[in-house]
Amino acid sequence: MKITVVGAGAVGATTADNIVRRELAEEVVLVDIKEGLSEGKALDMFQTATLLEFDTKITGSTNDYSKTAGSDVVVITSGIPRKPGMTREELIGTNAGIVKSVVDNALKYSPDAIFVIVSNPMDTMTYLALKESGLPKNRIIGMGGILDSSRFKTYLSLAIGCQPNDLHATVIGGHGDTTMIPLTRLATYNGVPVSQFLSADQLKQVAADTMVGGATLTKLIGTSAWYAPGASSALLVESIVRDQKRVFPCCVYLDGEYGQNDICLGVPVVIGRTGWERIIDYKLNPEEQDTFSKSADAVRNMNNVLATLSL
Ligand SMILES: NC(=O)c1ccc[n+]([C@@H]2O[C@H](COP(=O)([O-])OP(=O)(O)OC[C@H]3O[C@@H](n4cnc5c(N)ncnc54)[C@H](O)[C@@H]3O)[C@@H](O)[C@H]2O)c1
Ligand SMILES: O=C(O)C[C@H](O)C(=O)O
Repeated sequence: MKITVVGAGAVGATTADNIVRRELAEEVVLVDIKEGLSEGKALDMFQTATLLEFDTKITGSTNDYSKTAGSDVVVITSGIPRKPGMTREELIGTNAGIVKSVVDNALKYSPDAIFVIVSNPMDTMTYLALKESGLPKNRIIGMGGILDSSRFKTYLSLAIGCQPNDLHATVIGGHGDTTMIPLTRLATYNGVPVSQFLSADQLKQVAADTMVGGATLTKLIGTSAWYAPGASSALLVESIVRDQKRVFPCCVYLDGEYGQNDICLGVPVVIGRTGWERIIDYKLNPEEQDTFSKSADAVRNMNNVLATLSL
């Protein structure tokens, strides 16, 4: 198995680090446009092989995609992160061009790869990657919902006073401060609805904190987060390369599912060796379905911006 991670910045390097530690591939290639950055980070990581006892080989490449040839999975994290006070959507003008060129370059050398899109605004970048690559829809997966769900479980665990790992909770919809949808009704603590442990007001607060989870970290750190984003991306890659068939909320192309067409948006999907294999129908209630439609409207507006950019 060979995995390429494009973008050797905070998220890309952390994703690669998690991938090699878990030995998800024989070979990982880290790519960046900044001369020496990916080579340096790859070498630093490779020097942890004997310390952490992993076998995966990791190398870096400054924009030479021939080194990525034959990758089974390509993770795209290249692009600028937001600064405090910004939305993810404001990154579109810079990141759309970057994502487009990275998809073109990576596809040339890895025509059979599954593409994982992380760069923001992620839902629109996933849509762009799908349209630009012309690949079957199952091979383009946007990562956002896994991260948002991990934040949802973190805030729930803090409010309940329990282990996050005893919780099941999912965030669907867009990966934006106002477009994500923490599904409070379906969240459980070891199978018991969380509403038995938290009041309606507490649940509202948990949902609100989850939605601005990324913004909260950006304000604290001065740039956006990378530990949980990198771990989330690696978890998604793991389910692909190990054909685990795990169910994760991911941004995928909707063709009538959840009442939406011609859009990439977060829904629960089965992830395996061929990419996303099946969409799970959570049977949203009318209120949730209405929120999902509003989320789709906002993401569609961003997708429409793509046509106004000279890419
Ligand atoms: N989907 C998510 O859940 C999620 C989570 C965290 C961050 N992000 C997004 O991921 C992106 C990266 O964040 P970061 O914190 O790692 O930023 P960063 O600035 O640390 O790293 C980005 C890297 O991309 C590189 N790059 C720029 N253009 C490139 C190109 N054409 N080819 C190859 N590399 C290129 C830069 O040189 C830089 O090293 C941002 O857009 C951020 O918003 C998404
Ligand atoms: O918040 C951001 O801009 C980065 C990322 O999308 C996140 O949720 O951490």
